[in-house]
Amino acid sequence: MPLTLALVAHDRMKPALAEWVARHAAQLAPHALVCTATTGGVIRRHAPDLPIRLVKSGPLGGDQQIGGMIAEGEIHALIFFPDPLAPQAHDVDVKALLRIALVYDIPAAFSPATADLLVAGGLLARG
Ligand SMILES: O=C(CO)COP(=O)(O)O
Repeated sequence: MPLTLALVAHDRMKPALAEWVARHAAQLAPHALVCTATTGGVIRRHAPDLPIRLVKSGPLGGDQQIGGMIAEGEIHALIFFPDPLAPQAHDVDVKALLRIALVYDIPAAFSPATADLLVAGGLLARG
């Protein structure tokens, strides 16, 4: 059964997420993707064939929207590359998104290395 994955990255990590998506595009193709607005725009430029649903930009409530979808059982995995070296105006929303992913124990990766391990572990093989 196809999964719904949330893909989110802070600005300086967007190239790393776009590169990760491009590298796994074939395996991502059967699944539904949800992105915060700016992240989704960057990913669309790198992988135009992947259908991506956009929510609001993170600082404008997008992280909360994705958190709400996790709480509703609508998101099966979270790939989120936060910037570990830059303060975020919406830091409370970022923490809330991390927390809710833990509360619902969905597969979640917060770095390219861990996201690769999720794929190697078969996360996307279910499509
Ligand atoms: O801020 C974000 C995650 O905290 C992501 O939002 P954007 O994809 O709109 O940059």
